Amino acid sequence: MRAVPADLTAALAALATRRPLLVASDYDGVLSPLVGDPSAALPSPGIAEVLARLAAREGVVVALVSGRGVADLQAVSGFTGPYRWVGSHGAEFDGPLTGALAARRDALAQRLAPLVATVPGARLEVKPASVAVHVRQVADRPAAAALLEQVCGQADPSLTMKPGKEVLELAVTDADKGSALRRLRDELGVAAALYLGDDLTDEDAFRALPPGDVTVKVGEGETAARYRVTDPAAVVAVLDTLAGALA
Ligand SMILES: O=P(O)(O)OC[C@H]1O[C@H](O[C@H]2O[C@H](CO)[C@@H](O)[C@H](O)[C@H]2O)[C@H](O)[C@@H](O)[C@@H]1O
Repeated sequence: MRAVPADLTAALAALATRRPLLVASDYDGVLSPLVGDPSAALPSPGIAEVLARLAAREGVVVALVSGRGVADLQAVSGFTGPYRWVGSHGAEFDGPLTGALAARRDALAQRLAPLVATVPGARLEVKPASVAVHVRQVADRPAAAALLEQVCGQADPSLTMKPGKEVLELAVTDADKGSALRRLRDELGVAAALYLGDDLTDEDAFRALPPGDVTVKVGEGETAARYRVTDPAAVVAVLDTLAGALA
């Protein structure tokens, strides 16, 4: 298993003394390595086990906070623990959204589908509260950039744009992971929280958490997180270190 940086190990040890404790994480790029096909994004080896160990500790709540819809996250991860599920970048709590926003989302998907179909490798994903345009598998990189620019140009101002890794999402709600983390913290009345994320949408969560919490950026790029690890393989070690400290 990877070594965890010394400063982060110390922060995790301090976190382990606090209860109730929220252990929250993004999924893609953190608990699962990024892959070309979103439906093939399996958890890293050892992740399911360490999440289960953490959730079994007295006073610890594990939350999965993803840009995916909750149903999609549950299906792709295969996780079945007693977790809190937050999907659609904070728009869905524990279950699917009601149908109120679906008509807007479907109209948007219908409008974007012909445009996305003109770029080989591009993929349109219709999600509970958004439509995502994926370009990871577009070999012609200038065409990928041009497509995302055109999608931006077509978006009306009431939509929330969520750029991510090789993806641009247009959301029909303004929820974000920061508001989701604040809501979880309040509902659970936690003393402290850990949050791990890798993408731009995770920055909202990093910024929302108070200084005593532990925020961990996975991978490169500017961040508001206080700690950093290199990749999803290192995340297993971080969670294992916390589980060890809690034991
Ligand atoms: O908030 P997350 O749990 O990180 O979800 C963010 C998006 O993840 C998925 O897309 C990303 O992962 C794919 C699989 O590794 C990859 O192909 C894609 O390029 C990445 O952007 C998911 O498909 C999106 O719906 C999520 O919003």
